[in-house]
Amino acid sequence: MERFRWRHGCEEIREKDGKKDKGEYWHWGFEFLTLCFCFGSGGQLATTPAVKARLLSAALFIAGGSDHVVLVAPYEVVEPLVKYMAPLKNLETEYPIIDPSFRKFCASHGIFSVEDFLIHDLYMLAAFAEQDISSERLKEGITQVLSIIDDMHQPWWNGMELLEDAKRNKHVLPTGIQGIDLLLGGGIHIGQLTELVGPSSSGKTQVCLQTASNVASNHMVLYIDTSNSFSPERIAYFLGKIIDVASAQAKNQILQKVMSNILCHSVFDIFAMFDVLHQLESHLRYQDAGGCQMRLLIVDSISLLISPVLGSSSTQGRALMLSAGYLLKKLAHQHNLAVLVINHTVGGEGGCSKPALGDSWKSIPHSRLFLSCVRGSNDYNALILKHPSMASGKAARFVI
Ligand SMILES: Nc1ncnc2c1ncn2[C@@H]1O[C@H](COP(=O)(O)OP(=O)(O)OP(=O)(O)O)[C@@H](O)[C@H]1O
Repeated sequence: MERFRWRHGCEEIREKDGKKDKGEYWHWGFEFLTLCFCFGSGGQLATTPAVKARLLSAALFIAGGSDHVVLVAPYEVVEPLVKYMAPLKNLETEYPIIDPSFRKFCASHGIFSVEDFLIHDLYMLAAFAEQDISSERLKEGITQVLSIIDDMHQPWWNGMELLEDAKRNKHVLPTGIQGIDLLLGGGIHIGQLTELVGPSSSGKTQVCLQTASNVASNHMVLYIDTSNSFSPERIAYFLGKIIDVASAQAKNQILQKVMSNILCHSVFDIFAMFDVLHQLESHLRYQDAGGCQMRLLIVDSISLLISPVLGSSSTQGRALMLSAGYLLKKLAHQHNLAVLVINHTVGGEGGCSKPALGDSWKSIPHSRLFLSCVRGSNDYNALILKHPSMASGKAARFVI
């Protein structure tokens, strides 16, 4: 088998083996894949040169030392596969319980990788472990592998659990913009992804800034700024409109608190955004339950990051786009964040503008609001394009 192949996406694999279509891509991959690496989109797109060099040398090292192909692909696309297909041996450094004697026990039952675990009868395995003299350690090992598998999945929740979670955690966050809050029944939903879409100067960024200033009085906010549009002065201005205290000192204290609750990250490509989101994920996992909680994540704008990777043969760009959407929704749901993203518009049929990023992205946001500037006035219009509990077509005017 070929030692090392450079892959740019499904097309090349299909070209090589005409029988395999896109749907069979990963299935085929399971037969030989050893490891997958993050390389941006087919190695053409940005990740830092130092990271690329490290990954490439690691890939060559592994390819040279085995009879397997190493596939180089965007990490976000293949992350679950990396862990599922990991030979148990590879997990020992991180999880010492998966030691040689545990692996020997697994091997005696035909289990060599995490993937093997998934297809094995675990009750039988646990029963065999019970009979072993080191049964406690073996059972601990089984539990460890199961928890690795669990970490890779959204947990399965039944309807009752979802309802409880919604009642306890998934409230709305007021944007502080009266028209929008009334339209949305109080504000944007925690645990969901809300998209603001609209042409240039339709008020998207201003809505984000005002929402950030409103939410940051009580919660932490992360603002991912992709076009240098974050403006602390504007936040201070919006805050000034709602602070209802007389003394300048008290005003200043509120301003300081709000400003320090807003973290702004400038990112200019989708990989930098993935970095920030992964950092956020680990931060949220260990965030102090008693402290000021992160509740709002803004991406202004998501389309500026995704559009450049959606080329004409957009297999990988599309995969990155869907991974970004999946990650944002996962963060929203698991950590009770309201996620607010901006999308721009493109020309649609009959000269009407429509949301950019196409049909694949369309299903990602829970709610979509179309913003527009009302001609001849300082007012703006918000129209519901999509909402989980409201009819689309409802609209409201608002001022900034
Ligand atoms: N610093 C500011 N001070 C006063 N008004 C502003 C300021 N920034 C923007 N505006 C007003 O808000 C309007 C909407 O701007 P905004 O940046 O929210 O548009 P947008 O929909 O995000 O546009 P784009 O897609 O081009 O970024 C602008 O037309 C302008 O009138």
